[in-house]
Amino acid sequence: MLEVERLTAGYLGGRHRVTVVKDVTIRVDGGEIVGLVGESGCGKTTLARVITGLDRPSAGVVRFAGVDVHTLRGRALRDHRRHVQMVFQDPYLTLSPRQRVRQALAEPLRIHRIGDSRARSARVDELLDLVGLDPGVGERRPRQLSGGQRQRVAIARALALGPRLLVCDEPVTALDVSVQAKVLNLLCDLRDRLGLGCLFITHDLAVVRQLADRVAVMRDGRIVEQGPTLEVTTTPRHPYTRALLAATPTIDAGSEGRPPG
Ligand SMILES: Nc1ncnc2c1ncn2[C@@H]1O[C@H](COP(=O)(O)OP(=O)(O)OP(=O)(O)O)[C@@H](O)[C@H]1O
Repeated sequence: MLEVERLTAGYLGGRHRVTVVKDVTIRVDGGEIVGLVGESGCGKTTLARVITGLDRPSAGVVRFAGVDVHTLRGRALRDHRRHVQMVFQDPYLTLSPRQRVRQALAEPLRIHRIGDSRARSARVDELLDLVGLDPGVGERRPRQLSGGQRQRVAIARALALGPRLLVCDEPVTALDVSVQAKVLNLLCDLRDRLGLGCLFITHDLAVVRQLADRVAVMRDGRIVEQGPTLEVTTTPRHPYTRALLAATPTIDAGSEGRPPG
Protein backbone atom coordinates (compact mmCIF):
# COMPACT_ATOMS: atom_id res chain seq x y z
CA MET A 1 0.00 0.00 0.00
CA LEU A 2 2.71 2.48 1.01
CA GLU A 3 6.10 2.18 -0.64
CA VAL A 4 8.94 4.52 0.25
CA GLU A 5 11.89 4.03 -2.04
CA ARG A 6 15.38 5.46 -1.56
CA LEU A 7 13.97 8.60 0.03
CA THR A 8 16.23 11.51 0.95
CA ALA A 9 14.87 14.68 2.56
CA GLY A 10 15.91 17.60 4.73
CA TYR A 11 15.74 21.30 5.41
CA LEU A 12 17.31 24.47 4.25
CA GLY A 13 19.58 25.57 7.11
CA GLY A 14 20.97 29.00 6.22
CA ARG A 15 22.47 28.63 2.74
CA HIS A 16 22.95 24.88 3.02
CA ARG A 17 20.56 22.03 2.68
CA VAL A 18 20.73 19.78 5.73
CA THR A 19 19.92 16.18 4.89
CA VAL A 20 17.95 14.52 7.67
CA VAL A 21 16.45 11.44 5.98
CA LYS A 22 18.96 9.43 4.01
CA ASP A 23 18.17 6.83 1.36
CA VAL A 24 15.24 5.30 3.27
CA THR A 25 13.34 2.35 1.82
CA ILE A 26 10.36 1.07 3.78
CA ARG A 27 6.87 -0.32 3.04
CA VAL A 28 3.59 -0.69 4.87
CA ASP A 29 0.91 -3.09 3.64
CA GLY A 30 -2.80 -2.92 4.41
CA GLY A 31 -3.63 -4.55 7.76
CA GLU A 32 -0.13 -4.27 9.15
CA ILE A 33 1.55 -2.10 11.74
CA VAL A 34 5.13 -1.14 11.00
CA GLY A 35 7.10 0.37 13.87
CA LEU A 36 9.67 3.02 12.98
CA VAL A 37 11.97 3.30 15.95
CA GLY A 38 14.92 5.59 16.61
CA GLU A 39 16.30 8.16 18.99
CA SER A 40 15.09 11.73 19.19
CA GLY A 41 16.35 13.81 16.27
CA CYS A 42 17.12 10.88 13.95
CA GLY A 43 14.63 12.10 11.32
CA LYS A 44 11.42 10.15 12.05
CA THR A 45 9.05 13.12 11.96
CA THR A 46 10.69 14.49 8.83
CA LEU A 47 10.11 11.13 7.13
CA ALA A 48 6.46 11.18 8.27
CA ARG A 49 5.95 14.67 6.85
CA VAL A 50 7.29 13.60 3.45
CA ILE A 51 5.19 10.42 3.45
CA THR A 52 1.98 12.36 4.14
CA GLY A 53 2.83 14.84 1.39
CA LEU A 54 3.38 17.81 3.74
CA ASP A 55 7.03 18.13 2.64
CA ARG A 56 8.82 17.20 -0.57
CA PRO A 57 11.76 14.81 -0.81
CA SER A 58 15.06 15.81 -2.40
CA ALA A 59 15.40 12.32 -3.90
CA GLY A 60 13.47 9.08 -4.01
CA VAL A 61 9.77 8.38 -4.22
CA VAL A 62 6.74 7.79 -1.99
CA ARG A 63 4.04 5.66 -3.64
CA PHE A 64 0.61 5.12 -2.19
CA ALA A 65 -1.50 2.48 -3.95
CA GLY A 66 1.09 2.61 -6.73
CA VAL A 67 0.88 6.38 -7.32
CA ASP A 68 3.75 8.83 -6.66
CA VAL A 69 2.33 11.02 -3.85
CA HIS A 70 4.37 14.08 -4.82
CA THR A 71 2.91 14.26 -8.33
CA LEU A 72 -0.65 14.62 -7.00
CA ARG A 73 -2.53 17.89 -7.40
CA GLY A 74 -6.04 19.22 -6.76
CA ARG A 75 -8.69 16.60 -6.15
CA ALA A 76 -6.23 13.68 -6.30
CA LEU A 77 -4.15 15.32 -3.55
CA ARG A 78 -7.27 15.88 -1.42
CA ASP A 79 -8.22 12.22 -1.87
CA HIS A 80 -4.72 11.17 -0.84
CA ARG A 81 -5.04 13.22 2.35
CA ARG A 82 -8.27 11.39 3.11
CA HIS A 83 -6.56 8.05 2.67
CA VAL A 84 -3.48 8.85 4.74
CA GLN A 85 -4.10 10.49 8.12
CA MET A 86 -1.72 11.49 10.91
CA VAL A 87 -2.01 11.10 14.68
CA PHE A 88 0.37 13.23 16.76
CA GLN A 89 1.86 12.99 20.24
CA ASP A 90 -0.14 16.02 21.34
CA PRO A 91 -3.89 15.62 20.60
CA TYR A 92 -4.28 19.41 20.92
CA LEU A 93 -2.53 19.68 17.54
CA THR A 94 -5.70 18.21 16.01
CA LEU A 95 -8.34 19.14 18.60
CA SER A 96 -9.41 22.68 19.25
CA PRO A 97 -9.85 23.31 23.02
CA ARG A 98 -13.11 25.14 22.31
CA GLN A 99 -14.81 22.44 20.26
CA ARG A 100 -16.89 19.70 21.83
CA VAL A 101 -15.86 16.19 20.79
CA ARG A 102 -18.93 15.69 18.55
CA GLN A 103 -18.12 18.87 16.62
CA ALA A 104 -14.46 17.89 16.33
CA LEU A 105 -15.39 14.50 14.87
CA ALA A 106 -18.04 15.90 12.52
CA GLU A 107 -15.77 18.66 11.20
CA PRO A 108 -13.75 16.63 8.65
CA LEU A 109 -17.05 15.17 7.33
CA ARG A 110 -18.50 18.65 6.96
CA ILE A 111 -15.38 20.01 5.25
CA HIS A 112 -15.43 17.12 2.77
CA ARG A 113 -19.23 17.55 2.35
CA ILE A 114 -19.97 13.99 3.44
CA GLY A 115 -23.61 13.30 4.35
CA ASP A 116 -26.25 15.59 5.85
CA SER A 117 -26.23 16.52 9.53
CA ARG A 118 -28.13 13.34 10.53
CA ALA A 119 -25.75 11.08 8.65
CA ARG A 120 -22.79 12.94 10.15
CA SER A 121 -24.22 12.56 13.64
CA ALA A 122 -24.65 8.81 13.09
CA ARG A 123 -21.06 8.60 11.84
CA VAL A 124 -19.85 10.43 14.97
CA ASP A 125 -21.64 7.82 17.15
CA GLU A 126 -19.99 5.09 15.10
CA LEU A 127 -16.54 6.70 15.49
CA LEU A 128 -16.93 7.05 19.28
CA ASP A 129 -17.90 3.39 19.48
CA LEU A 130 -15.01 2.36 17.22
CA VAL A 131 -12.45 3.89 19.60
CA GLY A 132 -14.23 2.60 22.73
CA LEU A 133 -15.67 5.89 24.04
CA ASP A 134 -19.14 6.36 25.56
CA PRO A 135 -21.54 8.55 23.54
CA GLY A 136 -21.59 11.01 26.49
CA VAL A 137 -17.95 11.85 25.81
CA GLY A 138 -19.16 13.57 22.65
CA GLU A 139 -20.57 16.43 24.71
CA ARG A 140 -17.27 17.23 26.43
CA ARG A 141 -14.43 19.53 25.47
CA PRO A 142 -10.86 18.17 25.17
CA ARG A 143 -9.74 19.55 28.55
CA GLN A 144 -12.56 17.61 30.24
CA LEU A 145 -11.04 14.31 29.06
CA SER A 146 -8.21 12.17 30.36
CA GLY A 147 -5.03 11.98 28.27
CA GLY A 148 -6.01 8.52 27.00
CA GLN A 149 -9.54 9.64 26.08
CA ARG A 150 -8.13 12.68 24.29
CA GLN A 151 -5.84 10.50 22.21
CA ARG A 152 -8.78 8.19 21.39
CA VAL A 153 -10.71 11.24 20.15
CA ALA A 154 -7.72 12.29 18.02
CA ILE A 155 -7.62 8.75 16.56
CA ALA A 156 -11.40 8.83 15.95
CA ARG A 157 -11.02 12.12 14.10
CA ALA A 158 -8.20 10.66 12.00
CA LEU A 159 -10.55 7.75 11.15
CA ALA A 160 -13.52 9.97 10.24
CA LEU A 161 -12.82 10.01 6.51
CA GLY A 162 -12.13 6.27 6.30
CA PRO A 163 -8.35 6.36 5.75
CA ARG A 164 -6.41 3.30 4.67
CA LEU A 165 -3.20 4.29 6.44
CA LEU A 166 -2.51 6.02 9.76
CA VAL A 167 0.86 7.62 10.35
CA CYS A 168 1.16 7.85 14.14
CA ASP A 169 3.98 10.05 15.46
CA GLU A 170 4.72 9.17 19.13
CA PRO A 171 0.96 8.87 19.89
CA VAL A 172 1.39 7.28 23.33
CA THR A 173 4.57 8.97 24.53
CA ALA A 174 2.73 11.41 26.79
CA LEU A 175 0.55 8.70 28.39
CA ASP A 176 1.02 6.50 31.47
CA VAL A 177 2.17 2.97 30.70
CA SER A 178 -1.24 1.39 31.53
CA VAL A 179 -3.07 3.91 29.32
CA GLN A 180 -0.43 3.40 26.61
CA ALA A 181 -1.25 -0.31 26.54
CA LYS A 182 -4.96 0.42 26.02
CA VAL A 183 -4.32 2.83 23.14
CA LEU A 184 -1.92 0.30 21.57
CA ASN A 185 -4.61 -2.39 21.87
CA LEU A 186 -7.02 -0.02 20.15
CA LEU A 187 -4.61 0.39 17.21
CA CYS A 188 -4.26 -3.41 16.96
CA ASP A 189 -8.07 -3.71 16.93
CA LEU A 190 -8.38 -1.12 14.18
CA ARG A 191 -5.78 -2.96 12.13
CA ASP A 192 -7.73 -6.21 12.54
CA ARG A 193 -11.25 -4.80 12.14
CA LEU A 194 -10.69 -2.23 9.40
CA GLY A 195 -7.62 -3.69 7.68
CA LEU A 196 -5.91 -0.40 8.43
CA GLY A 197 -2.21 0.00 7.72
CA CYS A 198 -0.20 1.92 10.30
CA LEU A 199 3.26 3.44 10.40
CA PHE A 200 3.92 3.81 14.10
CA ILE A 201 6.76 6.19 14.95
CA THR A 202 8.38 6.01 18.36
CA HIS A 203 11.65 6.29 20.23
CA ASP A 204 10.50 3.40 22.45
CA LEU A 205 11.34 -0.11 21.33
CA ALA A 206 9.24 -1.56 24.18
CA VAL A 207 6.15 0.01 22.58
CA VAL A 208 7.03 -1.34 19.14
CA ARG A 209 7.49 -4.79 20.62
CA GLN A 210 3.92 -4.68 21.92
CA LEU A 211 2.16 -3.88 18.68
CA ALA A 212 4.21 -3.86 15.48
CA ASP A 213 4.15 -6.66 12.94
CA ARG A 214 7.40 -5.39 11.47
CA VAL A 215 9.95 -2.91 12.69
CA ALA A 216 12.43 -0.56 11.00
CA VAL A 217 15.27 0.84 13.09
CA MET A 218 16.44 4.33 12.16
CA ARG A 219 19.73 5.92 13.12
CA ASP A 220 20.95 9.29 11.97
CA GLY A 221 18.47 9.36 9.08
CA ARG A 222 19.16 5.83 7.81
CA ILE A 223 17.30 2.57 8.30
CA VAL A 224 19.97 0.29 9.73
CA GLU A 225 17.80 -2.80 10.11
CA GLN A 226 14.23 -3.91 9.36
CA GLY A 227 12.24 -7.11 9.57
CA PRO A 228 9.53 -8.97 11.50
CA THR A 229 9.35 -7.59 15.05
CA LEU A 230 10.06 -10.92 16.72
CA GLU A 231 13.14 -11.48 14.56
CA VAL A 232 14.57 -7.98 15.01
CA THR A 233 13.97 -7.95 18.77
CA THR A 234 15.22 -11.46 19.48
CA THR A 235 18.08 -11.77 16.97
CA PRO A 236 19.10 -8.22 16.07
CA ARG A 237 21.81 -8.01 13.43
CA HIS A 238 22.90 -4.39 13.73
CA PRO A 239 24.97 -3.25 16.75
CA TYR A 240 22.73 -0.16 17.08
CA THR A 241 19.60 -2.33 17.39
CA ARG A 242 21.40 -4.39 20.02
CA ALA A 243 22.28 -1.21 21.93
CA LEU A 244 18.65 0.02 21.74
CA LEU A 245 17.40 -3.34 23.00
CA ALA A 246 19.89 -3.37 25.84
CA ALA A 247 18.56 0.03 26.92
CA THR A 248 14.90 -1.10 26.71
CA PRO A 249 13.20 -2.54 29.79
CA THR A 250 11.26 -5.71 29.12
CA ILE A 251 7.53 -5.19 29.55
CA ASP A 252 5.47 -8.16 30.65
CA ALA A 253 2.62 -8.35 28.12
CA GLY A 254 0.32 -9.26 31.06
CA SER A 255 -3.41 -8.68 30.75
CA GLU A 256 -3.22 -5.33 28.94
CA GLY A 257 -0.36 -5.99 26.55
CA ARG A 258 -0.88 -7.97 23.45
CA PRO A 259 1.59 -9.66 21.13
CA PRO A 260 1.75 -8.48 17.52
CA GLY A 261 -0.88 -10.38 15.50
N1 LIG B 1 11.84 22.80 10.14
C1 LIG B 1 13.10 22.44 10.36
N2 LIG B 1 14.14 23.20 9.95
C2 LIG B 1 15.42 22.82 10.16
N3 LIG B 1 15.78 21.67 10.78
C3 LIG B 1 14.80 20.88 11.23
C4 LIG B 1 13.41 21.21 11.05
N4 LIG B 1 12.66 20.22 11.62
C5 LIG B 1 13.55 19.32 12.10
N5 LIG B 1 14.82 19.70 11.87
C6 LIG B 1 16.03 18.96 12.27
O1 LIG B 1 16.03 17.71 11.61
C7 LIG B 1 16.52 16.68 12.47
C8 LIG B 1 15.50 15.55 12.55
O2 LIG B 1 14.33 16.03 13.17
P1 LIG B 1 13.00 15.13 13.28
O3 LIG B 1 11.98 15.93 14.00
O4 LIG B 1 12.67 14.58 11.95
O5 LIG B 1 13.54 13.93 14.22
P2 LIG B 1 12.74 12.92 15.14
O6 LIG B 1 13.45 11.63 15.04
O7 LIG B 1 11.30 12.94 14.79
O8 LIG B 1 12.95 13.56 16.57
P3 LIG B 1 11.91 13.68 17.81
O9 LIG B 1 11.64 12.26 18.23
O10 LIG B 1 12.69 14.46 18.81
O11 LIG B 1 10.70 14.39 17.30
C9 LIG B 1 16.81 17.34 13.81
O12 LIG B 1 18.20 17.58 13.88
C10 LIG B 1 16.03 18.63 13.76
O13 LIG B 1 16.67 19.62 14.51
